[in-house]
Amino acid sequence: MADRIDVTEALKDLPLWGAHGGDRPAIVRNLAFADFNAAFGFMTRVALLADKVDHHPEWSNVYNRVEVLLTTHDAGGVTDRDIRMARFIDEAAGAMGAK
Ligand SMILES: C[C@H](O)[C@H](O)[C@H]1CNC2=NC(N)=NC(=O)C2=N1
Repeated sequence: MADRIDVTEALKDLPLWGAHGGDRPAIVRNLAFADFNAAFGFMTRVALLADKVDHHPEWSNVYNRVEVLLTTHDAGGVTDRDIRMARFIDEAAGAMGAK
């Protein structure tokens, strides 16, 4: 099992992410795209990697907006797996022209 890492520390390198204020440690990012097509294109890119690495975002989509939450279930908090996924999400978001 991956080790939990300190969320505040991890967020220093992820300026577009915030700490989730809910029941378990998690990081969150809200994204906005030009339209639904761009948002879903972004989600498709992320989904393909997520399934490959067996680490899946908890997310929701409304038209051009996507809310993403990352946490590691069996660690009960944030691990390097979430940080790697967050970095990939930032890249994919940039490639799809996230606002
Ligand atoms: C059984 C399966 O490997 C686990 O449930 C995987 C799947 N996807 C996952 N995704 C995320 N974000 N966190 C996990 O801990 C996780 N675990």
